[in-house]
Amino acid sequence: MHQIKTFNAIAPEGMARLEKEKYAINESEQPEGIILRSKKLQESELPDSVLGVARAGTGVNNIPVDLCTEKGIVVFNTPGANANAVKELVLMSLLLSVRPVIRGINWLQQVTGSDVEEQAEAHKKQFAGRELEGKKLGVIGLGSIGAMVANDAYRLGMEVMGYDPYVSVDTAWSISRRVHRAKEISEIFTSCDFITVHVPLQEKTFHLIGQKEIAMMKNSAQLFNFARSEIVDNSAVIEAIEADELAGFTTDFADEKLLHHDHITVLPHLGASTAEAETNSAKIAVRTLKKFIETGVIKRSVNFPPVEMAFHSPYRITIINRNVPNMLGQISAVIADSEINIDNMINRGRDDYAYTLVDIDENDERKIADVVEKLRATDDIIRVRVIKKEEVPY
Ligand SMILES: NC(=O)c1ccc[n+]([C@@H]2O[C@H](COP(=O)([O-])OP(=O)(O)OC[C@H]3O[C@@H](n4cnc5c(N)ncnc54)[C@H](O)[C@@H]3O)[C@@H](O)[C@H]2O)c1
Ligand SMILES: O=C(O)CC[C@@H](O)C(=O)O
Repeated sequence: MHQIKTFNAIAPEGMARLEKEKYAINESEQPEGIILRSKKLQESELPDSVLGVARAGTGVNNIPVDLCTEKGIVVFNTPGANANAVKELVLMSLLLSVRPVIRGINWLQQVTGSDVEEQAEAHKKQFAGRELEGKKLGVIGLGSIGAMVANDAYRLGMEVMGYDPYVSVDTAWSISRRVHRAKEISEIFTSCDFITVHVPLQEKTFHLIGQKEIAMMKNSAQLFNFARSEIVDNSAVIEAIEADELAGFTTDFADEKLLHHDHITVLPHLGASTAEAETNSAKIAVRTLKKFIETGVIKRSVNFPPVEMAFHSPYRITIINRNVPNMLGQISAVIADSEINIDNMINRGRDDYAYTLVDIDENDERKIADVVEKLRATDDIIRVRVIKKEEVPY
C-alpha cells in the first residue's frame, strides 16, 4: 500500500485517481508522497520516507526545494493548470480598477424609499469610470498566465507590452505578435498605464517592484500583483499611493498593512480558486506523483530532469546521485558484478544532480537487494529505489 499525505483541500476529482486498493490517504506520518497547495512545507518535518512532493498549483516557494533536492525528494508542480482562472481574475481586476461598480452596487443596497429608480439615476454620476480600450498594459513575465493576460488584454482593445527575458519557446509562440516586447523592464515602468506581474518568487524577483521602480511609473499608473506578495514591496506601494505617485494597487496576497487604504484592493489569494482550476491542478499533480511512485518516471519536476522509459522488465532500479564523473560506470559495474543483466537504462542530469532508471532482467529479490545495498554504499549516490513491475501496465 502506498501512503500519501495531503495538505489543503485537494480536489476530489484528482484524489479519485489514487485507487483505494493501492493508496492509503492520510493514514501515516511516514508517507511516500505529499500532495499540497499553499501549505508552507518549510514548517513541517520531511520524513525520510518521502519520495515525491506534488504541488497542485504553480508556485513552489512554499516548498523547501533545495532541501528536497539534497534529500533526493522529487518536487512536481502543475504549471498552466490554473492559468485561465488567474487570467480571468486579472482581467476582472483591471476592469474594476477603472469602473467603480462595487461602490455603486453597495451604495444602491442601502437606498430606501419608493423612488429607488430616480435616486439611482440621480446618483450614478458618482460611479462613472473610464475604459481600458486604448490604454497601455505592461505584463512582466510572459509564462502561462502572463501570455494569456497579454493576449486577452489586446483583444479588449488595450495596447500591450510584455517583458520576459527567459520566455519559453512554446509560450513565445502562443503570444500575439501585436504584443510589443520590451528589451528592458524599465520600458514597462515608464510607459504603461497598468502594470501586472506574473513571475515566480525567487531570490532575484524578491521586491522586483520597489521604491525605485514605482518612482519610474506614471502617477496615474495602476499596479497588479497576482504572482506572490514578496515580489512587490508593499511599504513602497503605500508610500507612493499616499503621496499621489501611484493611482492604485491590487494584490491577491493579504498583508495587514495594505488593509483599509483607499486605492488598494486586497484579495484573499483567490487567483486559482475556481472549480476548474482546482480540478485541473489536482488531476495533474496526482497523475505525475502516481506515475513517479509506480514507475519512477519524472515529468514536470522543478528540481530533477524529465526522465521517461517504457517499463517492460520485471524490476526497475531508480537512482538519484550527485552529477559527478563516472557515476554511470560505477552503477553499471555494481550491477554487472552481481551478474544481473541490464535490459535498458536511461540517465539524465540537471545542475548538480542526476537521475537514472535501470531496468533489469532479474527476478531473484535476494540478488536485487544485494545490489541495492552496494549502490546505497557508493559515494555520491543519494537514493536508490526498487520498483516491481505491476501486472497491469500503467
Ligand atoms: N494568485 C494565484 O492564485 C496564483 C496562481 C497561479 C500562479 N501564481 C503565481 O504566478 C506565477 C506565474 O505563474 P505562471 O503559471 O505564469 O508560471 P510560468 O512558469 O508559466 O511563467 C513564469 C514566467 O516568468 C518569467 N520570468 C521569470 N523571472 C523573470 C523576471 N525576472 N522577469 C521577467 N520574467 C521572468 C519566466 O521566464 C516565465 O515565462 C507563479 O510562479 C505563482 O507564484 C499565482
Ligand atoms: O492553491 C491555490 O489556491 C493557489 C495556487 C497558486 O498560488 C499557484 O501558485 O498555483
